[in-house]
Amino acid sequence: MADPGDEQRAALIAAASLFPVPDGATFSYGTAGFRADGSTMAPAVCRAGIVAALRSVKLGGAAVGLVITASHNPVGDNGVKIVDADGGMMSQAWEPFSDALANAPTPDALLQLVLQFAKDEGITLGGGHSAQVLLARDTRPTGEYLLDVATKGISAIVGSVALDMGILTTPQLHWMVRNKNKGLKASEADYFTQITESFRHLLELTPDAKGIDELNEKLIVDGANGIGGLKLEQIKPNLARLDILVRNSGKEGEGILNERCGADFVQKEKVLPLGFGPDDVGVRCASFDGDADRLVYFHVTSLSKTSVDLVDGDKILSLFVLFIREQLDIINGKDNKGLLPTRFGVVQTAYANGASTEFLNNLGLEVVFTSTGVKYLHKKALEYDIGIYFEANGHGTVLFADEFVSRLVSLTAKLSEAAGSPQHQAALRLLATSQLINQAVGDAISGMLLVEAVLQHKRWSFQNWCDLYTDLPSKQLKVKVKDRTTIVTTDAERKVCQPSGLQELIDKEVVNHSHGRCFVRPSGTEDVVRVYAEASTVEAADSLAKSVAQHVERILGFC
Ligand SMILES: CC(=O)N[C@H]1[C@@H](OP(=O)(O)O)O[C@H](CO)[C@@H](O)[C@@H]1O
Ligand SMILES: [Mg+2]
Repeated sequence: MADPGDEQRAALIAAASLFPVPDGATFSYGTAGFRADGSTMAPAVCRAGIVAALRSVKLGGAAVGLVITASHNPVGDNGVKIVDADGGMMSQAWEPFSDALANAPTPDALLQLVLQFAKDEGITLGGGHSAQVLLARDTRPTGEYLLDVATKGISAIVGSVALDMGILTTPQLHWMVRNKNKGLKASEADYFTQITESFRHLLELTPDAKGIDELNEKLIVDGANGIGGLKLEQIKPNLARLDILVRNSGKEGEGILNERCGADFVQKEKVLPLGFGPDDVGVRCASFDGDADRLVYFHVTSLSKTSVDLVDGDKILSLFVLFIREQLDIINGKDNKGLLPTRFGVVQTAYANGASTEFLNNLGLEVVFTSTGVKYLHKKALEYDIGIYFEANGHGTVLFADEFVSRLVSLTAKLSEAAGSPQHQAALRLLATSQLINQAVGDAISGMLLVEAVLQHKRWSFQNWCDLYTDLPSKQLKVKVKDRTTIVTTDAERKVCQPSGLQELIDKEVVNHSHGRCFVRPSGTEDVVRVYAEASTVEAADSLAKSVAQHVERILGFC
C-alpha cells in the first residue's frame, strides 16, 4: 500500500488517543448515525469526523456534511450523522467501516483500519488531495464540545478542511451540502430566500388568492424547544398570508428540548404538547422534532383536555399526493399521456397506517414499501420522476428528478406563450413545489410551508384534511430483550424470518383481530424490539400488540 507518510500516521494516532473508546462500548451506525448519552459520544464523534473526511477524499474533494444531533431523543443524548455529497445519508456501503472505526479499541487498531480501508477503496492519503466537511449542530448542551471533537477527527486526515456552518436544522445542512456540490448558492440566507420565495410564488398561483379567513391564516407551531422554532422565528416576517405563533420556540427558559413536546411526542403519545390547551381549540397546530426534520399537524379537540386529532406523515403525504396529481392531471390528462408523461411513485414503510395505504391504492397509485429509515425510502423515491416518501412519524419529502425538472422548465417556457392557461399554471406550481420542498432530506420548515400552500390552494380547513380517511387504531410497544439483533426480518420488515416460529405466532394473533396487522423489528436507534399493531378498535390494537410483545419477550428473553 502507498505509504501515507509519518505525518498522517501521527495525526490519526494523536486523534484516536485524545478520545479513547471505553471498554465494552459498542457503537453502531444505526438508522440515523451514532447516538448515545452526549457525555459518552466523543470517541464516536471523533471517528465519524475521520470517516467524513475520508468520504470527501474518496469523492474527489466534494463537500460532505457532519451534523451533531440526537433529533427527538432527550436533551442529554447526542449523536452524529454523516451527510453524503449528494445531500442524502452517507452511503450504506460505508457503515460497516464506520462501525469498525468507532469501536476500534486502540489508536493503533484505528490506524490499521484506516490504512486498510484506504487501500481497499483506492483512497490516497497523505495530504496530496483536498477534502472538506461542513459541520452543524443542534441546540443540545453537549453540541459545541462535540462539534470541536468532530473537527479534531476531520483534521486527523491531513489536508482536510472543516467548515463550521453553525447551529442549524439537520435539513438545512443536507441542503447546503447538496447545493454546494451542485455549484448552487448554499448559504443559510440562500436557503431562507429559496423557501420563502417559492412559498410566495405558490401562494400567488392559488386559484383564488382572496378571502382566506383569519382562522385559516393562523398556525401555532410547537418547536420542540429546539432549533426549528428559532429558525422559523427568523423567517416568519417574510411569510405572506400566514400568521404563525411559535411555542416551545427554543428560546432560553421556555422549556426543555423534546420534553413532553415535539413531533415524536405528539405522534407517539397522541396528546397535546406542553404549552397547548383549550384556548387553542379550532386552530391549526404543527409540531417539529428537535432537529426539525420531522413534521406532524394536530388539532386540540374540545372533548378532552389532552387528546389531539393527529395528522401524521401519512396524511401529509396523502395531501401532497393529491396536490401533485391534480397538477399532473391538468398537464397530462387522466391517462398521463399528455405534455409531461410522469412516473410518479409513492414510498411508505410498514409503520404507515393501513388506511393511508388503502386511500393511496384507491387513487390508483402503486405504493412501494421499504425498510424503516430515511436512507431506504429516499433511495427508492429517487427511482421516479417525482418520488414522494414519508414515514408515519413525519419525516419525508418529495423528490423531483433533475431530468424531469429540465423537462418541466422547457414545458413551462413553451406554455408561457399561453400564459395564465391552466396547464401553464399547473406547471409553474410543480416548479415552485420542487423549489420549496427540500430535495436532500425531509424538512419540517419547508414541508410545513408546502402544507400551508396546498391547504390554501384547495381552500381546505384542517378538518377537510383530517377527513381524507380515518386512521385505523394502532399501538406501538417497545420490548427490552437480551439481544434484539436475533430478530431478522424480510419483506420490508413486515415478516420475521428468525427466530423460527415467531412469525407463525404473530400470524395466529393477527387472525384473531378484525383488520389486524402486526409486525416486529429491532430498532435501529434504541436497544429495543418495536412491536406495531393495527386493528379495527383501540382495544383490539392494544391487545394484539400486547400479545405479540409477550411472545417476543418469551422467545428472546426479557431483560
Ligand atoms: C418507529 C419509528 O418511528 N422509528 C424511527 C426510529 O427508528 P428505529 O429504527 O425504529 O429506532 O428513528 C429513525 C431515525 O429518526 C426513524 O427514521 C424511524 O422512523
Ligand atoms: Mg429528527
